[in-house]
Amino acid sequence: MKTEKEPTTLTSASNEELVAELLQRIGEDPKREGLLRTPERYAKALKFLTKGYDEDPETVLNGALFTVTYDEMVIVKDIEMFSLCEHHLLPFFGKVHIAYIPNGKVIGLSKLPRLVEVFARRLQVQERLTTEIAQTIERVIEPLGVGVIIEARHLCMMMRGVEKQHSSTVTSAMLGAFRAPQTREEFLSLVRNSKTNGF
Ligand SMILES: Nc1nc2c(ncn2[C@@H]2O[C@H](COP(=O)(O)OP(=O)(O)OP(=O)(O)O)[C@@H](O)[C@H]2O)c(=O)[nH]1
Ligand SMILES: [Zn+2]
Repeated sequence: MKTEKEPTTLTSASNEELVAELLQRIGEDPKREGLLRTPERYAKALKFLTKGYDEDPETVLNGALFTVTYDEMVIVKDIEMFSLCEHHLLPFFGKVHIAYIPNGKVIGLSKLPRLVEVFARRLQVQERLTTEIAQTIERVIEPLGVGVIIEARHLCMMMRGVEKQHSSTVTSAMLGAFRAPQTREEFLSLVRNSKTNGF
């Protein structure tokens, strides 16, 4: 998938060579001992941090769908999330809370954190990450409703720019039954009561 998006004007330099050049451009000596393997390490780290481009979210969910008669809310909360903001390539990180009301099918629980990984391991804005998770669940299992809340802190606002250390950003996507105030409130109160949400 990634290769299809690559422009045809790429230089022939490898990622490692580009990182070595970058080190030089910021005034470092890529030949000094501590930096010798840094281009290789960074290229490897970047590949991991963007591995979501090579993964298909629907395949992740389709691997574990079960027919179960259960029509109450299912919540998986406090899913740790690490992503990279697409504007600065700096991390944003926090917790994802996912809830849905099944309509005949439930998803294997571990697949929800896996779904978060698929979208978080791409260059993102928090709003799109939130929506993509919710829309994929809606598309794959057609539940009565789905809600996703993300609470995150952005290093681009903390270690540079406005340099605000204590602000966090909360985004939500509420689809189907979760648009009804009562359902939405039930989800919000269950998330609010989480003892671990002081990330
Ligand atoms: N809505 C949204 N904005 C984000 C996210 N991550 C980073 N941003 C913002 O993207 C904006 C980019 O604004 P610009 O003015 O183009 O960039 P900038 O000069 O680096 O902005 P400052 O961060 O204010 O210094 C900033 O306001 C960031 O805070 C995100 O997930 N969602
Ligand atoms: Zn940013």
